[in-house]
Amino acid sequence: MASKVLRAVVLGPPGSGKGTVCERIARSFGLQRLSSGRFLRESLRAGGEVGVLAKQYVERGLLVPDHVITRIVTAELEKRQGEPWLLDGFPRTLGQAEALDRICEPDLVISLHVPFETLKDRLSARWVHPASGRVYNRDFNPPHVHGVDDLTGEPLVQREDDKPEAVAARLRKYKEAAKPVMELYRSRGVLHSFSGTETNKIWPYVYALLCSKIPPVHAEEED
Ligand SMILES: Nc1nc2c(ncn2[C@@H]2O[C@H](COP(=O)(O)OP(=O)(O)O)[C@@H](O)[C@H]2O)c(=O)[nH]1
Ligand SMILES: Nc1ncnc2c1ncn2[C@@H]1O[C@H](COP(=O)(O)OP(=O)(O)O)[C@@H](O)[C@H]1O
Repeated sequence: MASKVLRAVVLGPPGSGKGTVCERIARSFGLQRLSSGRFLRESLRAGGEVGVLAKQYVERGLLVPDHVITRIVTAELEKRQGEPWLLDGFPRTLGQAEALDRICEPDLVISLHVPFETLKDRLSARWVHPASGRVYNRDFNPPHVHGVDDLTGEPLVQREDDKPEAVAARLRKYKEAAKPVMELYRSRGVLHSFSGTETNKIWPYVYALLCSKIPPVHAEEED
């Protein structure tokens, strides 16, 4: 079993369960989850130069330009040199993958494949707690009390880019941009693809793959 520090990437269209799978990996294997969407939303809230640049894209469900998102994510990765991590939502374009390589080539890439109709349904049922990034789903993992975060009791919101107008555009853009990224990682032999309509069915395979790379800190979780 490898004893080196693991740097892993999780790829997949919006709604494919990257966040859900990353949370489970983080819990089971003690890896820190770094989410590009989360970093971006924090920059938006902070309202600095980068946040202002990015806002118009996020609100329309479009990919933020490479130089903007790369600046945000690489700054976070540079703070964590020598540490293991799990990157959620980055890279999404070949330019971003090349920028990541300049910092660190990922050891393992997990790619999630979920049918388009399933993605559309899931995104429109997703509600989030903005302050923590906790994600709920009306059907899959509803909060204990409707519309309210389980831990803080604060209200949940629907992200602007999960509203139906933004969803189809996001899914189209994702597909176009992701193809060369997957080809790059496939050619390096680090890409592992998982297909299905349910995260609970995909998860045991992802768990087994991770176990072949690093020891779990917690026994397998069913949900
Ligand atoms: N119905 C259903 N919803 C799921 C499943 N897996 C994740 N979700 C929900 O689908 C939405 C998108 O998942 P998320 O992990 O945020 O995906 P991401 O956009 O790829 O990070 C969230 O509301 C999740 O709670 C599943 O297997 N079935
Ligand atoms: N790597 C990235 N490149 C470009 N834009 C990004 C990237 N990561 C996040 N974004 C922007 O942030 C939004 C939210 O991303 P994220 O939280 O990862 O959610 P999702 O997986 O549902 O798209 C995206 O729709 C996009 O506008």
